Amino acid sequence: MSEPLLEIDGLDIRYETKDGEIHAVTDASFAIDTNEFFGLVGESGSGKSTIAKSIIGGLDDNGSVTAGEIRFRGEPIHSMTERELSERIRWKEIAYIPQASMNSLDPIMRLDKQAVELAKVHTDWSKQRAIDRLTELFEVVGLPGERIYEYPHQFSGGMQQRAIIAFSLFLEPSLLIADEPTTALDVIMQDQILTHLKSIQEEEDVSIVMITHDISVIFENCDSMAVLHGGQVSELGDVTRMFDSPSHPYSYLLQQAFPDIRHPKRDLSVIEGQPPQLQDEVDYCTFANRCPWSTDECVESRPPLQAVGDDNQYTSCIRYDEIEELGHRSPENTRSEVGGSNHE
Ligand SMILES: Nc1ncnc2c1ncn2[C@@H]1O[C@H](COP(=O)(O)OP(=O)(O)OP(=O)(O)O)[C@@H](O)[C@H]1O
Repeated sequence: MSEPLLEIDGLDIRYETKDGEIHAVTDASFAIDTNEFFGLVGESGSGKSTIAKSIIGGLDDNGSVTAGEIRFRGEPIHSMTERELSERIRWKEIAYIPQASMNSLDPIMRLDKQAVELAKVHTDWSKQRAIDRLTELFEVVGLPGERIYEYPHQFSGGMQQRAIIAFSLFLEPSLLIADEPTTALDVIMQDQILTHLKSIQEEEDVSIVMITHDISVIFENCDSMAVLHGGQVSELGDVTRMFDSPSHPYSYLLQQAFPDIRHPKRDLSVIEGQPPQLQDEVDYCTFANRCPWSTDECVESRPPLQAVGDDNQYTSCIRYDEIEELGHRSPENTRSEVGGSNHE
């Protein structure tokens, strides 16, 4: 098998705060292959943006990688200097579109001029080449090429988001990380952006990591996915496999909360409880408190991410081989059968 494009390996990330340390990410591992459409899903505060920022060396000043490695084409990049990252990796190899990126274009400069400036700083391209590249990218994201001669304020929100995606691809990166790229947009615009991301992956030969709290967006668009809960990877692998047979209670319950055309009469479940505070060492399963099937063993140590069979699916649930059976029983009955889950 060829080497993955990006590998996150046993990653721990902490934030220093005046009230102590926040263990935002604990022992996270996943890999992204060349030309893959990868989804990173989890609820608010699960650590998605923290991981994304760490990949491009953009953690907030109080955050740091305290263990593990981030490798790009096999080379560790988490320990690169700011200069190395900005000269070799950021935008040229890995482009990151943060949440709320709507204001990231210069409002008082025409887009063609912004492209020429970008090319001047980062490449030896001619002015014409920069203009041609932006025109080509506008067409890939579904904007008429001639609109590159306009100002950002002449664009609607959805068009601005597409222009931002076009700019992020300008320097021909191999990996694009899009953090909640459609959250601020209406449903029709969301759908158009997602369709364009798919064609970008094919036409620009780029891998995409899409970050979202909406698992249905991942099921509909991605090849592989990682589910995050409380800074831990709960489940990882092929999207179809995880849709058909989730092997972690969190992804099982998320999947149950997603309307499925195959089971139109199924009740949609709600995941109860709050995510953990993450102030102390995370040496337990962060889903145990909310899990209908957790046992005392789930809070005694941190569950390892382990392979499910020989397929491309990994879970951090120690009861993974019982999930399907447990899911068919009532959570309340199950809880008393296995010894309770009140690890408050
Ligand atoms: N600069 C910071 N200082 C302290 N804690 C932080 C900081 N940034 C994030 N956190 C905490 O780290 C954890 C992970 O946050 P993160 O923003 O990565 O989650 P997320 O899954 O991207 O959430 P959202 O979808 O709301 O953006 C949360 O507990 C959050 O409060």
